[in-house]
Amino acid sequence: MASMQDSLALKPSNDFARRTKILLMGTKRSGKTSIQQVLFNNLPPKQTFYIEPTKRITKHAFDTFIPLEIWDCPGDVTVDSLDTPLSEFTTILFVIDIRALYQEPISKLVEFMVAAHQVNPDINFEVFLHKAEKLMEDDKIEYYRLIHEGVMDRLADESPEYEQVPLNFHLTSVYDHSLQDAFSHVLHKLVDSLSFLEDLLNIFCSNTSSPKAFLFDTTSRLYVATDASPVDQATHNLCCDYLYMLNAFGPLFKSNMTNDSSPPDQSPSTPPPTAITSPSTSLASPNPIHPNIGPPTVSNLPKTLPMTPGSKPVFYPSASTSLSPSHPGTTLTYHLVTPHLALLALLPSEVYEMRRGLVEWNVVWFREGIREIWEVEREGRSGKGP
Ligand SMILES: Nc1nc2c(ncn2[C@@H]2O[C@H](COP(=O)(O)OP(=O)(O)OP(=O)(O)O)[C@@H](O)[C@H]2O)c(=O)[nH]1
Repeated sequence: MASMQDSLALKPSNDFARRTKILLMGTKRSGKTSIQQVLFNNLPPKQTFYIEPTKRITKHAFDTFIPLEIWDCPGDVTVDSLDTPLSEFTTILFVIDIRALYQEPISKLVEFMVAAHQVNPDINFEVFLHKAEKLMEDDKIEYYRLIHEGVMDRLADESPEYEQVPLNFHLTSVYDHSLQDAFSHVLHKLVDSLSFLEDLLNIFCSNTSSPKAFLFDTTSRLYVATDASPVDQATHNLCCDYLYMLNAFGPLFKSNMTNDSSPPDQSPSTPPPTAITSPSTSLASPNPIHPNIGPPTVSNLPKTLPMTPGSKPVFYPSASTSLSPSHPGTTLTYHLVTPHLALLALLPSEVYEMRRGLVEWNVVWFREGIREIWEVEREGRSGKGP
């Protein structure tokens, strides 16, 4: 029977009572530990080459908008050797090396799907066809099709009812941002308040003329939510690269941040320039940019907000970079909204430069909304909620 140990690498850093459990499994050397380490432990992709084979199930805690617990399994784990009922897991993430012979992984995946479906028909099944960067575009599609068909045929052989089980396939690699994109989609299904986060992002986009905005987890570079416009791969890659760069150089600015002399509590006492009176009413009433409101000076804008009443104010840095200097131009902006989440948005450069105050006010209201939703999510998990 497989024994378990708590990972020392990532310790739970908050008091969330219930963690959402994800079973990370698949065949040997398919890349399970690499996925976990690259996403949640900042391991450079090239270093995954030196990862030792996993001998025992290892649990990794990670706090993003919700608290996760990722169980990294050895390649030979079976339904019987897993010392925990499958009903404990919200998601089973099955990793297949896309270049490997796929009969064995398909048999194993189907075995787990059938067993899991019997104890929890609502369990999410996600398949990562991993190491996809090794294949040419056409081959990727062909292998994807073969594996997908193979799984569906085997499920149909088991019972026609399994054909209806939702099963999501993603092409992934640690060497590009496809891994972050795929895992973000896995995460979206686990966040109960996703639609409220999306509403806040839609309102932000509408108020600031932003064509695209994401709420990113800064450490893992997973996006917790995005607005309603479609995700364009190039924009997603750009945001991931920008976050990577800010994470790499952020520590240089720590000394400036700690010496920041902003007044301690400058929570917004007036609504943002789009006549939104509270984050809750704003959910129902997106407003266009108000043409008559000029930008307030940046020094008047709130820079600090306490996370919880009575706690030390936290400094929320922001950054921006011009993507295309030519007129009309686009600017990519970054605003930290909680210690671990950041709003990344594309803005017309004109809006960012001429109406900076409007943008900043909308960030403040966005931040307030996120904080409230996060509190509700947290209370729900700790049993204090309704
Ligand atoms: N080309 C390529 N190689 C990868 C990728 N991800 C992981 N690898 C390599 O795959 C090998 C196995 O990775 P691991 O993360 O140890 O795989 P695992 O599934 O945890 O292995 P076991 O614990 O032994 O089952 C390593 O040499 C990694 O460098 C990827 O996206 N692309």
